[in-house]
Amino acid sequence: MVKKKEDKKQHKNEDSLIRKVINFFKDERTHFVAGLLFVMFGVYLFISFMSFFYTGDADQSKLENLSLAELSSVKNDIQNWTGALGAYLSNLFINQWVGVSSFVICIFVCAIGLKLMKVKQISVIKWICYTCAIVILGSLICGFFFIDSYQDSFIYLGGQHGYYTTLLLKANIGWSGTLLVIIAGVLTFLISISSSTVPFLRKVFSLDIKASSKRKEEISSSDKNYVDEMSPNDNKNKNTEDILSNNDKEEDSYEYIAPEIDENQIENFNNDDTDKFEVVFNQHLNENNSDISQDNIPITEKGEEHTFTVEAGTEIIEEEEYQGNELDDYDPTLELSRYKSPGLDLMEKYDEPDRQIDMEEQNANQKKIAETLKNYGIRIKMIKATVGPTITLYEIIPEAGVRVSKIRNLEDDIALSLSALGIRIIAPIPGKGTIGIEVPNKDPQIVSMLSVISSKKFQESKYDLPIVLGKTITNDVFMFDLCKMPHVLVAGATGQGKSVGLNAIITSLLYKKHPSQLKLVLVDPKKVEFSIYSNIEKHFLAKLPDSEDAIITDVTKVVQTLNSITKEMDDRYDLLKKAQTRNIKEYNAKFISRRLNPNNGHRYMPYIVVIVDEFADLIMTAGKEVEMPIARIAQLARAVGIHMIIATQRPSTNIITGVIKANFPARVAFRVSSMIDSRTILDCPGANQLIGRGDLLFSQGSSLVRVQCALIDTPEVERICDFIGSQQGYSSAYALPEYVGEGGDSGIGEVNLKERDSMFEEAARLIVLNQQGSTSLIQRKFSLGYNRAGRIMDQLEAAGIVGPSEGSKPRQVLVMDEVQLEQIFNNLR
Ligand SMILES: Nc1ncnc2c1ncn2[C@@H]1O[C@H](COP(=O)(O)OP(=O)(O)OP(=O)(O)O)[C@@H](O)[C@H]1O
Repeated sequence: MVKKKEDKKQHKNEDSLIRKVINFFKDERTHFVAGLLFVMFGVYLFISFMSFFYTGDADQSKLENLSLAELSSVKNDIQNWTGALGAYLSNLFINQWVGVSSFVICIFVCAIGLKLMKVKQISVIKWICYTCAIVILGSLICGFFFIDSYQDSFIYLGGQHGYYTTLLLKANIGWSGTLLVIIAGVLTFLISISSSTVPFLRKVFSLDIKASSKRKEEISSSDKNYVDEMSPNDNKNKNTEDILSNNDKEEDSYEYIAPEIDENQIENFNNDDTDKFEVVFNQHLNENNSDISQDNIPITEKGEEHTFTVEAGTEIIEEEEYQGNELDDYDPTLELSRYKSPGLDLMEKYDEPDRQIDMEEQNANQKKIAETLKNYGIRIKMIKATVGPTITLYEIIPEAGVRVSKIRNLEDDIALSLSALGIRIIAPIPGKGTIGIEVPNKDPQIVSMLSVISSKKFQESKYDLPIVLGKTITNDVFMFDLCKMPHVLVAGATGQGKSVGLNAIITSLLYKKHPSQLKLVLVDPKKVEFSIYSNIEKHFLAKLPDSEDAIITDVTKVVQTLNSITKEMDDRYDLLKKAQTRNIKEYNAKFISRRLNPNNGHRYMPYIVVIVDEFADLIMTAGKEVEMPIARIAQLARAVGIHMIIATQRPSTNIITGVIKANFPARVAFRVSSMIDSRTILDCPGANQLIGRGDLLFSQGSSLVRVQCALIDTPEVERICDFIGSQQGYSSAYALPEYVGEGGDSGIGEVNLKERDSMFEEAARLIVLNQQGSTSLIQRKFSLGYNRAGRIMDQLEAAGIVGPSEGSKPRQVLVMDEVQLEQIFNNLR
């Protein structure tokens, strides 16, 4: 017994020792120190190699004649600047191995060090391959060209490798063969490192290089007058190559060829009609691309060739303008690379998976259903039960000649005979040829969030925004992709599970997404529902730059936030257009592969999910002011990765208006109090017959699924948020752009500088002193509300102290010092 205990203790100690060792090697500081050592060693090697050129001659005989002990002694008389070790290593690398190309090894060692220190991101495999290639080729080239110097020099420029490989090749394929092998090797290497090698070589092999460079010269000399002088007909005769070579010089392809678009086309562009513009742009490009053969243009479904043409054009331009080829793919998660998704242990286990089906209840229900139907003269051929977590579905096949509507009308009678609430008849079940009767179980089972999150279906899902809601009647995990919905309307009377449902939605996203990929905007007029999410602000929440709290509870802030999101949406569309991509997925893929230049305003776009609780309350207080931005977002935001989930207790028609309904095709209905409410939310009855406590109907288009929502309690959500919040986050929440109202710019003209705010001068001094035109600075320093600080900022702009609003960035301060400021004050007084 004692021995067993001791054994166990020893095992534990060993385990913890192994863990400590593993942790040591995983520690960032260990990596940094190792990196530093690598860099030092690389520099050391470099110095020793350099020294070898000057001291190698003198050291060579000592290296050959002295023993190891003599070499390492104090009086070794070694000349190399890096001592005996340096002399040994330089002799080994340069003379014995690969010659002067050993210098590349120093660079490689330093690069590895910098990677370990996280100073530079490199692909180790790429670097190993390139270093090996350069070293081998370099050694061979030096061996080949300097073979004669091997006799009378102490230094072998190609090393022994270069020397013997050259001799071997020469003996087998002769001088010319060896030279060809070297040329082939160099070209293969150049092709592998740069995509422009192949087109260049093609030109060389077609002996076109002269002609092409001559053409380039012609173009550049006439560059200035090109647009003016070119007639559309001339244009048609220009070939693709001309256009692309021009684009090499231009940063943006539109700018170069836009002047050639005719007046109608320009009108379309000004109207901001992206599609039309694309077509126009592409037609234009096609006109020029008369050289492109039909084989190169894949025909799209509708036979439209434009999308391809534009994208092809841009890809070349972007690659040319942004030389990201050498770099690794951009990794959005890098900043929080140590972020860990919450674990399953943070959730409770409510359900009992091994629970037996109550056969007595099942048999009794089947009998009662059959009897009730028989009493009304309906005979059935077959009855089958599917037992779900809270509901059992009885499927019946009536005998021939029975009207389906007759069974449908018996809903209340069956409910009476079963003495059960929440009976729903689906007659017929679409696609099954049976009639379904849903009957609540006497002892409903709880579906825990743990069971659905841990399910294989969720864990392995490849959805962009996977949301797992609960389990269907057949005990299948029910999940959907928010990206495809693309917006969801949630309704249900109070106490029926709406808040739990919203928590389940948010939790699903938190379990699957990295903070860099998802941002939540939480609107909570009740002030208590979403407050638990406040500690994930720096990871997953987005907010207005001036607001203190990321969870929006104030109605005026809601309006500003929604408008700001519409601005973000417009900004994103502009970027998409600039990148010639159609949606966020394509855009991000392009950005990740470094084909979009961040210096041109491009950025990685996280998905933004806006969740609005108590939508009815908002509509009552702010009416059209919230309805309009919500409708705009709902109509347009899908492609730019902005999705909305709005929830309401009161699904009446004045709250869920036609505009809202039309743009929220996916609906989640918890139990509602009347059939009218059910019709408002689902366009059909059913939600009024649910049994509450998370029983819901999910509708999308024509399909309606009954789902038992998974239960996630507040302490579980708290644990998950604490877990996320305790990890390193961004320095602040994701900043939404500052929104300037409709009359934003013109509004400044209306500012009356005679009625300046009493804080005007102090605010101006603060701004000039800090050289930072930020409304939040005024708010913070003088403890003012947002509106007043905003008004002061408008007055400062009207007085010429700050520049116009620049979205989320602070305004430019136009006054440099207090002297200048005093002059402005004097003029105003
Ligand atoms: N999926 C579920 N499984 C089991 N019980 C549930 C489920 N959802 C909700 N409940 C029960 O119903 C209660 C009320 O749920 P919830 O707070 O989500 O209602 P609500 O519709 O948000 O109400 P309100 O609108 O007043 O906030 C919960 O405390 C819980 O006991």
